[in-house]
Amino acid sequence: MSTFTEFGLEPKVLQAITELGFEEATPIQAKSIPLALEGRDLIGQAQTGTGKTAAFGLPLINKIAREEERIVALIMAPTRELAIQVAEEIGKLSRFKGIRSLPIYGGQDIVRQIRALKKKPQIIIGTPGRLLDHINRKTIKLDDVQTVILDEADEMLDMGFMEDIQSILKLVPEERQTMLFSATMPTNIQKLAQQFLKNPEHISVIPKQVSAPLIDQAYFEVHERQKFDALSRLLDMESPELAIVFGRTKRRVDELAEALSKRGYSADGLHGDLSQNQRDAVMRKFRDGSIDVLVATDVAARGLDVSGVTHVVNFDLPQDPESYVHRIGRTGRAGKEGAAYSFVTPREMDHLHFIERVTRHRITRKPLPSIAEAIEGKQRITAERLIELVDSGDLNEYKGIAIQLLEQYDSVNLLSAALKLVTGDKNEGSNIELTPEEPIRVKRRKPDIRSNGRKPSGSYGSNRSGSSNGSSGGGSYRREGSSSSSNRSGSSSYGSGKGGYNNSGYNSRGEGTRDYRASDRKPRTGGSSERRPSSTRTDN
Ligand SMILES: Nc1ncnc2c1ncn2[C@@H]1O[C@H](COP(=O)(O)OP(=O)(O)OP(=O)(O)O)[C@@H](O)[C@H]1O
Ligand SMILES: [Mg+2]
Repeated sequence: MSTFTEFGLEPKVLQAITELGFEEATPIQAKSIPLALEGRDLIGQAQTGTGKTAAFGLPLINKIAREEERIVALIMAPTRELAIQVAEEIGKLSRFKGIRSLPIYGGQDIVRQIRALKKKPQIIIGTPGRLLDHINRKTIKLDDVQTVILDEADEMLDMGFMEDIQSILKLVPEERQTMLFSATMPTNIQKLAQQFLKNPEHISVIPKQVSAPLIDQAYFEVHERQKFDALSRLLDMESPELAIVFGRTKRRVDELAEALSKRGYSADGLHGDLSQNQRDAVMRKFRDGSIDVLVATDVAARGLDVSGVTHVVNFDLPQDPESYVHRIGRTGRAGKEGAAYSFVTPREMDHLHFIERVTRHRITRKPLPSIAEAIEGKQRITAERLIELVDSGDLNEYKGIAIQLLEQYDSVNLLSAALKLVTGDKNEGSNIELTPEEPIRVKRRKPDIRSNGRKPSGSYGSNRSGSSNGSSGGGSYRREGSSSSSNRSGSSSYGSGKGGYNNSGYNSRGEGTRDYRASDRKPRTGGSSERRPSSTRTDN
């Protein structure tokens, strides 16, 4: 276990770390920070939610001089929401040092961005498309950049950003430090690494045991037409604090968000066809808890860190195992537990097994909750809320009417009626029909989970770390009761926390992986898919 004081970071950087309540460095931080401070190029792989952002953010902030007036660092991320979030985290980490950072992403008024650029930010965090736009307008100049970081590097390649990234990196001086980070490092990342990294150190923090992250993974075998009721029952039974439900297409997300709202859940949808204002509004509502369920395409699969997400539901299975890992990684972050449930139609069982093989983790089958269990769950949760309210004692305004009612009616009847009212009536059978999605048919890649013939336990590349630090998933790295924004409640009673995956297999994406991605680009059933070839991309 390393404390942050061991790294020789400046006092102002340490102050920010303390303020955030980080007590110990996570394994990826412990390994990356010293090397990054030495100026080495890095390829960093560690599980979702284990602090990769600070792993690259802290050494970066440490090395930038406060009085610097040029853009000296560039961070690229695949989605707008992630660019915003990384900018916020960098902002928090550099608060006392006073470094200026700016997110630059598509969908936001470019004039406003140009104005913000005049304030001379030292770090730009951007999505590739909009960055290129600024470069072409000469509103962003990369001549002085000394550090480049690609967050979710593999996803950017998958989304077809290779050319954009190449064009951008060609404009950055060769004398620079370059770092790639992701929880998954398929082989195609090597092409990028060979081209743009100099003698990189590969850091891979992958636990030996499959039990690392505290995500309870399960699946439910359901027919397509049963999925919506199944989701309602799960939400009723488990009453997530916050949940993310992934759908395959934008249409699916729209329909599902609407259907959930109709049934009385507090839900909203996120996908790439919404305006940036809509996207921002949805994320804000989700982060502050004014909606409980975020329904999203894979645009929300990578990197998003929202505290209080106790559940992830794959309403539709993802196309590939990497996506599965990232989607479920929206929960079980920073030492907390989480539950990840997947709906699998009978024709998709093969695909599920494929995901299991590549992720090297068995996903437990669970029976669907019955209506009776769902109702019971709902009632139990209502009763718990009622008791909390009684304990809080803040009920004086209601006592007069309560006394009056009790004089006229039987107390059991009265309380039952109140419970019924509060529980709400989200009856199944109300007319909800979703356009069916076709089952995923995978064009197989080899279920080879080894890394280019390297030994299965090995991690990517030269593997400096090996698995020595397998302790990652267990502990909480953050001080309880700290001033940080995390940990909304922790009251849920889901999952035993035994879940986990060993993502060492992701190093091994065989050739031809793109094949079924390609089918994703041409939606079969009219629902438009999120991922597109770069020529038609609007999402950046
Ligand atoms: N040393 C630490 N102690 C406690 N909490 C930490 C520490 N480092 C980071 N965190 C917190 O852990 C959460 C997850 O961090 P982060 O988003 O960087 O994970 P990640 O590894 O990038 O995950 P993903 O692969 O999903 O992008 C954040 O809320 C972050 O503030
Ligand atoms: Mg991240």
